Amino acid sequence: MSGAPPALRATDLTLAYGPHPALGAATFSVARGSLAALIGPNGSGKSSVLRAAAGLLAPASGTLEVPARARRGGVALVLQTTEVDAALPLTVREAVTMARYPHRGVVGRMRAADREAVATALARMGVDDLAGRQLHELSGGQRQRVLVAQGLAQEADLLLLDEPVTGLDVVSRRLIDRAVDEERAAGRTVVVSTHDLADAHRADQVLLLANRVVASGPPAEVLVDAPLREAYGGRIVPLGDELVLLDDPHHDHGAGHGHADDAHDHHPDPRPT
Ligand SMILES: Nc1ncnc2c1ncn2[C@@H]1O[C@H](COP(=O)(O)OP(=O)(O)OP(=O)(O)O)[C@@H](O)[C@H]1O
Repeated sequence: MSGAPPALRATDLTLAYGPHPALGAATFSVARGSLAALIGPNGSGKSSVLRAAAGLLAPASGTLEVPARARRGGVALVLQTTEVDAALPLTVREAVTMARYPHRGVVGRMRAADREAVATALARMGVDDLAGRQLHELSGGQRQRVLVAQGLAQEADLLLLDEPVTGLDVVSRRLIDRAVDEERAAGRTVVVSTHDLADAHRADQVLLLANRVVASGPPAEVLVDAPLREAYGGRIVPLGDELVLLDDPHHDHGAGHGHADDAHDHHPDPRPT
């Protein structure tokens, strides 16, 4: 890499919610223009790192430098659908148009570039035909694609996606995976949290979390037996030439602890939802 500063640089970063710790003394960086994956069991701090990167959670101690935050439209955070109020009286187009506020201001007029960014994002996520629908009229997979479209429409230098494909049908997953690849190819930095080893393998860099950084580096170095066992407390099993996590991405979400008997394969229903 050149001497350009990283997209994210954490130094002795501690994150907490009042007395509840989320991440302890983490030091890591994410190179600009790369795809980084955050992986770790439920409650390991993935969402907290993304919230901190977006400026929604202040460090309890240490520092987190995010140069993109100083730029217009610099950081886009795509939340999990479960965290977004689907009852908001918004159409799909209105929701995606909100992503242009950093560029034009809340009261500024939509310019051609804004309309173009919204239309392109809707089309990339295959939700252009749903533009006039209310959010609450959508299926889970459609709603998740709308949220990703919102992130794309912001044209941010740093795109943060919180479990964008968890529990999704194959078509939605492929659309989102393709968009992530395109963003990286366009020179943007993308940070994705995931429960899926295969997703993490596609990244340039993996941060393996367990309320601290257990390991950080290329997937081939991080996604191996010893660090995975350390992060998941031995709750992984070798299956053929794969290591399968016994952490269930579809159930027990956010409870901070999973159950080994929740384990099942990670292939959702192939029909679009
Ligand atoms: N709003 C909150 N108030 C208090 N504690 C919280 C809050 N949000 C998260 N936590 C706690 O912070 C820790 C890290 O949570 P975080 O949501 O970052 O984990 P995660 O790795 O994203 O989990 P998951 O895979 O379940 O989404 C957990 O112990 C969690 O219970």
